[in-house]
Amino acid sequence: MAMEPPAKPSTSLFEVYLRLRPSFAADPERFLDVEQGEEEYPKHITIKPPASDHRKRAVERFAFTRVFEEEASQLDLFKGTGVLPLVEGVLGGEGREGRDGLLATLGVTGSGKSHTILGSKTQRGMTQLSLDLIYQSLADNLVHPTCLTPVFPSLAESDVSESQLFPGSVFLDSVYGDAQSVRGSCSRAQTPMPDTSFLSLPSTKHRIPRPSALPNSPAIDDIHLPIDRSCEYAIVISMFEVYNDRIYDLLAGSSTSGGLKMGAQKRRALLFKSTEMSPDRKVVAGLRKVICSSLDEALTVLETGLIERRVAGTGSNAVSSRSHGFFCVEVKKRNRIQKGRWSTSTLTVVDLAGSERARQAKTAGATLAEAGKINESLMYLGQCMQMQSDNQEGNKQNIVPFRQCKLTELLFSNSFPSAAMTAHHHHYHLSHRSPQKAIMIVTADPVGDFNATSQILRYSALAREVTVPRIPSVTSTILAGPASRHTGSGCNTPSTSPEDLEAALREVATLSEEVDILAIQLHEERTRREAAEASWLATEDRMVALEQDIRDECYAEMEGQLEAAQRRWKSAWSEEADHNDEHLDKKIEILSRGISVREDSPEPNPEAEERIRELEDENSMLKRKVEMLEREQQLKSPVKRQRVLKAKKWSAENVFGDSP
Ligand SMILES: Nc1ncnc2c1ncn2[C@@H]1O[C@H](COP(=O)(O)OP(=O)(O)OP(=O)(O)O)[C@@H](O)[C@H]1O
Repeated sequence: MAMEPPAKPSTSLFEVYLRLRPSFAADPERFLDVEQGEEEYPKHITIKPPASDHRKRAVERFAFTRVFEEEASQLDLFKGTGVLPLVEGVLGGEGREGRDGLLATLGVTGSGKSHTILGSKTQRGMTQLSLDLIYQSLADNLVHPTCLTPVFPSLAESDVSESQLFPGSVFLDSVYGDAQSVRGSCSRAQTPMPDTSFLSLPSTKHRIPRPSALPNSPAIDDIHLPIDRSCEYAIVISMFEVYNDRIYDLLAGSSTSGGLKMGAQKRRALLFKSTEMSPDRKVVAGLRKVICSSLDEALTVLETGLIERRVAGTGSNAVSSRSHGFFCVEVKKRNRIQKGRWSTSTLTVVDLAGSERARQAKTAGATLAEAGKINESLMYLGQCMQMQSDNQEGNKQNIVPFRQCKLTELLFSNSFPSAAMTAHHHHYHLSHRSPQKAIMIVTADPVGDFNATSQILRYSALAREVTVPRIPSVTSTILAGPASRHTGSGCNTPSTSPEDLEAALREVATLSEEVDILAIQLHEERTRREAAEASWLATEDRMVALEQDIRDECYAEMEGQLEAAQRRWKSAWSEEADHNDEHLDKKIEILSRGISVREDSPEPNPEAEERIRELEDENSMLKRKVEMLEREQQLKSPVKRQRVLKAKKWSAENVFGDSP
């Protein structure tokens, strides 16, 4: 089929397309008009503030790669937005390396992002159509599910992102249980026995999405892309979301494990980093990836991730699209005969969070932090895109500041040429990867929220012009004055020449234009300030949470240390007590041993006995002396004698220990 090549801007991060959403309101006030130029399809739009807004009068004009009006179908978008060359690049034609591709949608909530990228109940979106196109084009060159077992180890080895790889049938059996497993038209792959822990995947109670119940319109049977016939291909799918600037796997099945119902905090955030196998490029490390052998399998995996995203969103705040969703299709190919190493190129489809949530969510805590994060990441995205349009307008080539947040890093870190080093069996060699090709579809509701829509258009458009419409009531009427005088009306101001008046009016018109432009700039600055404030509040919230975490951690650590010290002290104390007991025991033992020795063997001591006898003799001699003296005393004075007798008796008792 003949492909219509879309117009390409010179150097850009994105080709930017605009899609307008049909309105079903009875009498809507429209603020956006499409300019019908000479070209094959429209590229310019103008927006006018609603009549009720008296502050702003300027008309803004925006340029896009192409504008799709309300009646454009999903197929028109698919064929007209450059998705086909994007997918063709990813598949890599005869003898060519594949090239990474990125397709993203951006717009105010309700403007039709999800409708465009993921479709509706009756219509397929760009994602399903791209998948269909990939499987249809690869057909027999795709590794058949029955041949997956021998191929599995080499596929796992080709992955540089520390991921866990699962064959599709194994993944779906684990998530939905054996009985429900999707088979569709494909025969069941023999379950390979790779060295992975897929058996540990949590099993869920969700009903498996039936590919047969999903829409299959529009059909694209007539489109086939060229592929490298000498190669065999395998498709590996992964999905993740960026929520509050953190990356979460959407195929990890955590929504059913109970954690998500209480909020998204329980999920494990993944890192965007360079790995051992990918030292030069950052990748989302540790994702679950699924080898999908058929379109049905791929669609079922996609639905599984979308359910997870919905459940996570609902769990945290009862609304969808609070995260930026990433759907990655890795196309792996290698020579059919020589086999060798698989090369990989990736198609990434991104459904960005709705932008005006941040303005509406004027609540506190988690919601505010979340709104601040959405706002902040979209603001950084806006800065990157603004830089692209400045660069394109011939200004100095500025460096795009994409490292400011996860979203822009994920979107743009592959957008610039690099002489990349790739690892192969620990030998590194230079490979010149082409920068990714990227398409942004901006969706807008021409009768929706003027402020939110104009803000998105301002930073996403490839070019922008501001004009101020002449005000007929003042400018043209007066300017028409001198002309009408020439035609003979005869009316003139006597003191002012017509040239002066004309110059003055022109001056007034220029000044009023400048005022209008300044008003717009002021409005933009105000919006930026609001975004910065929201992000500041969100950061403050995070700091408080972080501080609390650190306090808790310190407290827990201190308690632990205290307990450990107490335990150490107690054990030292009881050791000391044991030691003392032991020492005492030993002393007592020695003592009692001494006593028993004394008791057992009383040795006769003749010297001591002799001395005792001498002392006893001396004692009785002294007693006699005392009695004699007493008698003498009694004869001298009876009173005195009495007193002396008493005193003698007392001292004799004390000296000899017994009474006379
Ligand atoms: N081009 C279209 N044709 C018909 N219906 C559309 C179109 N675009 C959007 N709609 C309808 O408008 C509604 C909102 O669209 P959608 O859910 O795609 O918005 P969104 O931008 O993804 O919003 P959110 O950010 O909340 O996810 C849906 O009911 C969708 O079917």
